[in-house]
Amino acid sequence: MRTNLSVEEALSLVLEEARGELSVEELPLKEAYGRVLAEDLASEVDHPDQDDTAIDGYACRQEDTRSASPESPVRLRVIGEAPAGRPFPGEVGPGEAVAVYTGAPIPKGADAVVRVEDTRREGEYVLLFAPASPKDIRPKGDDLKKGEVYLKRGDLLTPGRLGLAAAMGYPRLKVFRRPRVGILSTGDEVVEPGEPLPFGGVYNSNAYSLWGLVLEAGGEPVLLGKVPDDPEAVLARLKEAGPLDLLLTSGGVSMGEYDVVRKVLERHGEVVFWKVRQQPGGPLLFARLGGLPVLGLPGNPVSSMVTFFLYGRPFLFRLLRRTEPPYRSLRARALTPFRGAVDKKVFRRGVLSFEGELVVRTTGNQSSGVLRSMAVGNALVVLPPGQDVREGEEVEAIPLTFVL
Ligand SMILES: Nc1nc2c(c(=O)[nH]1)N[C@H]1C(S)=C(S)[C@@H](COP(=O)(O)OP(=O)(O)OC[C@H]3O[C@@H](n4cnc5c(N)ncnc54)[C@H](O)[C@@H]3O)O[C@H]1N2
Ligand code: MOO
Ligand SMILES: [Mg+2]
Repeated sequence: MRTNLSVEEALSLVLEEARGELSVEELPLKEAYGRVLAEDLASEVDHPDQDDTAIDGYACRQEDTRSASPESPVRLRVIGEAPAGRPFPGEVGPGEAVAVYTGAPIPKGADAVVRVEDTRREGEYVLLFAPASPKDIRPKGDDLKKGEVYLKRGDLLTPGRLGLAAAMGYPRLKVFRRPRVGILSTGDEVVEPGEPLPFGGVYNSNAYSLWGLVLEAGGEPVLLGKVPDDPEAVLARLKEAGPLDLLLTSGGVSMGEYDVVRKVLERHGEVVFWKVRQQPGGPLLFARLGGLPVLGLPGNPVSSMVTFFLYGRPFLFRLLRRTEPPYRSLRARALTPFRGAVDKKVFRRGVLSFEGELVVRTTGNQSSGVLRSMAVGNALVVLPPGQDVREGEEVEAIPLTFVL
């Protein structure tokens, strides 16, 4: 077992275990929203499939209209119309125009369009007060070219990408199965919300903050309930759990006599590492139990969230072959001081906003037991070992909310 690792060493050991191949399922577009593509998608069509107009107006021959102005309009004969989806069957000759509507194919013979606002219709004629121009013609394939790959395996299906898949002609998409992530809460004192809280009890918040984090990371959370600080109970519950791709436990990984998760995993599994030089989350444990990777998250509510975000989320991204990184670092100006630690990488909670530049302020009390900091905060402020940040200095901030 390795111990006292740096954050980077710990992360690379966790990622090494994300070797599994997730099976693939095919879903209708609506159900594929928020899932991860399992195949590259090449467009089945050109879009537009021919040159079309980007404006409502009149298609005509540019050379007929060059002299058009409000003072001396040009008069053209309107020989027909082309609404979107209904091409004009004929050809536009000299002195002629076709009324076209946004999205309609440019009629044969025409090479320019004038917007309807710059015209006046007079029976079968139209007066142009401005020259027609080719700039409002969208060339064939302007958006999509048939055969070109626009979405890649590992792309998260965001609203724009779901629409793009539809635009490319796909009614169903192959996506990766969501990895199943077990969440086991441990602790004699832990009580489910809704039950009366005994003296010294604490409501099980970890299960629910992890539930949300797992969903956001593309996993399928599986609540395994809570067990007392008893090795037999922990083992029994794990045996009952169905197939999982990752197990999260919360609590019981520190130095205490009742910190049983560590003991169970040492005895029945294989501990890869225990303790990382970071705060919060220092007692993080990573193990294998049978073939199952287990992240033993420290019980403090902030610690369990931060360690899932820093290690569990990247693990799931790797399994899902995600094309985007699990999180991104930004630089922001600190508007409050942030305190680091001599020998640890510290992750403070901050509120990141844009006030002419990116700025970040502390959420206040930074104790690992203060879950409010994760509810108010939208970023982790990263302080390398030995670094404090004074007001006005630049600092690394990782948004906790989703950034593509
Ligand atoms: N002597 C030392 N004591 C502690 C150390 C240390 O290095 N030496 N590390 C501290 C740090 S840092 C952390 S973090 C915690 C980690 O504790 P455990 O993982 O062993 O967790 P527990 O002892 O079971 O609980 C800690 C704390 O979290 C509350 N908790 C637990 N589960 C939940 C839950 N599901 N929902 C809400 N809150 C939960 C629990 O009541 C405790 O208050 O250890 C320090 N100690
Ligand atoms: O690391 Mo503990 O996670 O500070 O509270
Ligand atoms: Mg403990």
